[in-house]
Amino acid sequence: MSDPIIEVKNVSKSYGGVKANVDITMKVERGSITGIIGPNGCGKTTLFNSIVGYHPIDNGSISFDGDEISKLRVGDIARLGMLRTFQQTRIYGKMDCVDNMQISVSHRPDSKVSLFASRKGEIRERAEHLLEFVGLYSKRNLISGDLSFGQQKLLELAMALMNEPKALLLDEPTAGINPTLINGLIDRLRRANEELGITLCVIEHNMRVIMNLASHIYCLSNGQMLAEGKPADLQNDQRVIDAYLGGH
Ligand SMILES: Nc1ncnc2c1ncn2[C@@H]1O[C@H](COP(=O)(O)OP(=O)(O)OP(=O)(O)O)[C@@H](O)[C@H]1O
Repeated sequence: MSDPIIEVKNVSKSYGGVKANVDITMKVERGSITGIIGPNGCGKTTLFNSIVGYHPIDNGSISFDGDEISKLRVGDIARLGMLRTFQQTRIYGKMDCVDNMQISVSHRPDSKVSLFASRKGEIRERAEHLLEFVGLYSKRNLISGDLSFGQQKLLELAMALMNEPKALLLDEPTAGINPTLINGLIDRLRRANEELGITLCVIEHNMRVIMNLASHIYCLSNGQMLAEGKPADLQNDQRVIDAYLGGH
């Protein structure tokens, strides 16, 4: 039975004359890993930005966990339990990993972390536990700017997990990471989904990654929804193949 945690209905967004998203409708099932693919400039990041409240949309509605959120701002949506990561990591390069983790704690009312916010030891303990979860425990006291790009992406994932999101939107999590670390990252994303119960929505250019990771995939092209379905369906969809060939 369908139980969407994110529902996007007829959303459009233009930047001046550029129609970045046109009448987009999609949903992300609770507990799923859902993929978004499409050629460069087709509107994937714009869609993420609309969902997390980074900018107002022109038309349509977006709901998260039953609440209409299309008029809320980033902070309000984060407090409801939806977070995103970026193509370029946003860590504090001059601070060590544990400190990055500790300052990323938000104040969601129902968060176990914020409940104990006054107890620094518990936050530190959780930070170290999550650094272990992403495989960075041995690097916990290193300055984060000295980590490799792939390790910084793992740190960013761990920072997002500090806030116990219900849903996490990841913008090209494997871009710029070497193949060995990509496998580690995929494994961590799967575990975050299965063990921590976090719904994931992933923009990804690496077809091998997204076809393995996602149970359902949406494909955008020229700002419009071109196709959706199971990975195997999309892999054989001539419209998707043509969009990629035409887009590169
Ligand atoms: N802030 C902005 N101002 C003006 N135009 C923008 C802005 N952001 C995106 N665009 C335009 O909107 C369209 C969609 O861009 P978007 O970044 O959403 O695509 P994308 O699918 O995420 O691309 P990529 O795969 O390269 O990251 C593009 O034509 C882009 O140039």
